[in-house]
Amino acid sequence: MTLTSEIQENTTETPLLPHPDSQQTAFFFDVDGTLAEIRDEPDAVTIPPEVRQHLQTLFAASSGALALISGRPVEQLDQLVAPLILPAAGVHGAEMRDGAGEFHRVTLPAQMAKDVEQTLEAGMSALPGTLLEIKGMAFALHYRQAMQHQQHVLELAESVVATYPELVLQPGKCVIEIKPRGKDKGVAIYDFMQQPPFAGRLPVFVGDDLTDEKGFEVVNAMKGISVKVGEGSSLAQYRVKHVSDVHQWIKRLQRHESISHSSHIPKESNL
Ligand SMILES: O=P(O)(O)OC[C@H]1O[C@H](O[C@H]2O[C@H](CO)[C@@H](O)[C@H](O)[C@H]2O)[C@H](O)[C@@H](O)[C@@H]1O
Repeated sequence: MTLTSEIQENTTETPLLPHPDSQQTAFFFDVDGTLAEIRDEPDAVTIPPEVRQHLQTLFAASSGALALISGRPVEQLDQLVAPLILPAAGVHGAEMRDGAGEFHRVTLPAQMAKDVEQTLEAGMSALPGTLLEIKGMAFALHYRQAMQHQQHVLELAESVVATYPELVLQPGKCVIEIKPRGKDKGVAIYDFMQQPPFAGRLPVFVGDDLTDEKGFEVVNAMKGISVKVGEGSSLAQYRVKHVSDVHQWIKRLQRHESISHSSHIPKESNL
């Protein structure tokens, strides 16, 4: 396996993103690299308060049809958007808080999870500067601060998935993730689209990384709107350059909703 993307370019640079009607739209947002700037350390990431405020307005305007679709665990997502509690797919869809607030989680057999954890801890501790994130049923092997170990990290992850066919690799930005087979962001968005309040709406998904391509694929198949943030080949129909462009778009969307549907929007916010 190589880390180069084989995704076919499908995206045109589009300065003006569409302005869909929130009552007809299901909004899906990736987090790292889309709502939050990439940082050296996963723990250093934040979503600005005004963006959380705008998400709250859009969530209300869409009658709750707004979800986070992330590689992070749902618990971390809740901290990032606090005090909002949003529908969310975490760990690339291995966790899900659905539209009704019900929580679903894939688990690995306990012994297998322990064995994988021990193998990865031993392997990563031999690669100074790398960081192992343990998410229960998934693992993120970070090398952002130790680029010289990229190939070693990949080989370590490949050795684990070769032993456990229940697990697959998910490359990302300076990270190789190991996650349960059969779960990805496309499946997560598809599942949300089968249930209220998402069902019957036009899906919109904004993301920046390889893991988001599965989401773009599903959204494109549903004739929805897919938006890639940053450079790189993508299946997305639209492209913006920066996280700040996403923030501006959300601001425009919610401002329109505040004016058109002011009676539905909370007047006060705790953000
Ligand atoms: O699906 P996402 O919401 O984009 O989450 C993907 C992974 O994001 C985090 O790692 C990435 O962001 C870090 C902070 O900016 C950065 O330091 C790291 O290099 C990136 O890979 C997070 O730590 C992972 O758990 C997520 O799966």
